[in-house]
Amino acid sequence: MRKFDGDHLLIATHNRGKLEEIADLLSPFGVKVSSNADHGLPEPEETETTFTGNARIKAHAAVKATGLPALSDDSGITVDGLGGAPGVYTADWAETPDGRDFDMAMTRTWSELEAVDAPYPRGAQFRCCLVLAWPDGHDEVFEGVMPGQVVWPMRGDQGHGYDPIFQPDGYDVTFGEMDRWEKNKISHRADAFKKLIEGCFA
Ligand SMILES: O=c1nc[nH]c2c1ncn2[C@H]1C[C@H](O)[C@@H](COP(=O)(O)OP(=O)(O)OP(=O)(O)O)O1
Ligand SMILES: [Mg+2]
Repeated sequence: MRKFDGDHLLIATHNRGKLEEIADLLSPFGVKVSSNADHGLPEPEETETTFTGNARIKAHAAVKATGLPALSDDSGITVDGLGGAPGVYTADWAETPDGRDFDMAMTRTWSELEAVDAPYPRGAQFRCCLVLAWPDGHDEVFEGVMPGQVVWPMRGDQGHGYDPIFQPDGYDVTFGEMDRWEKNKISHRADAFKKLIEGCFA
């Protein structure tokens, strides 16, 4: 496992919600961060069929474009009653000609569960794969998961993406009803981050 000994890390994401969470999670380690937006980087096509594959694409594209070490995050929700969908296609379910519409994506998720008459609780997992990549091509991969259930109607206006329909196990609130610090203690991203910190920053 290679340690990170730089003072600057590029967070290779175009998602502001993720970027804020990652910046908070990294804040104790005194690392300066910038994001794809700061470097004017295009959003690479995510052509792989696994979270790890897509996270690798994003991290290595950012490293190649800037020469900086980069950390990417590929994540999504796997819903038991839908055979693991939307999974790596979680963002695609929100895609419209005018940008991403997560109300539409959450509505589709619930409608498809209704269509198959999925039993309750409607189990699901948020999953996160982090890839830390260096300019010489080396990378390290870390995975995290948060089990829970899909609920309806949507609840809460905090967080981002599918947060309003995901209730983590052991809680009676959705991610959308948690403040960012609370979510950052237990989320799939926090789980992957613990491993990243132990592996590369400790
Ligand atoms: O904590 C989360 N709370 C709610 N929703 C979440 C979360 N984490 C991922 N998600 C959803 C949003 C997005 O629809 C998809 C990830 O897709 P994914 O390609 O990894 O991210 P993205 O396209 O938004 O940004 P980018 O690729 O530039 O990092 O899963
Ligand atoms: Mg993406």
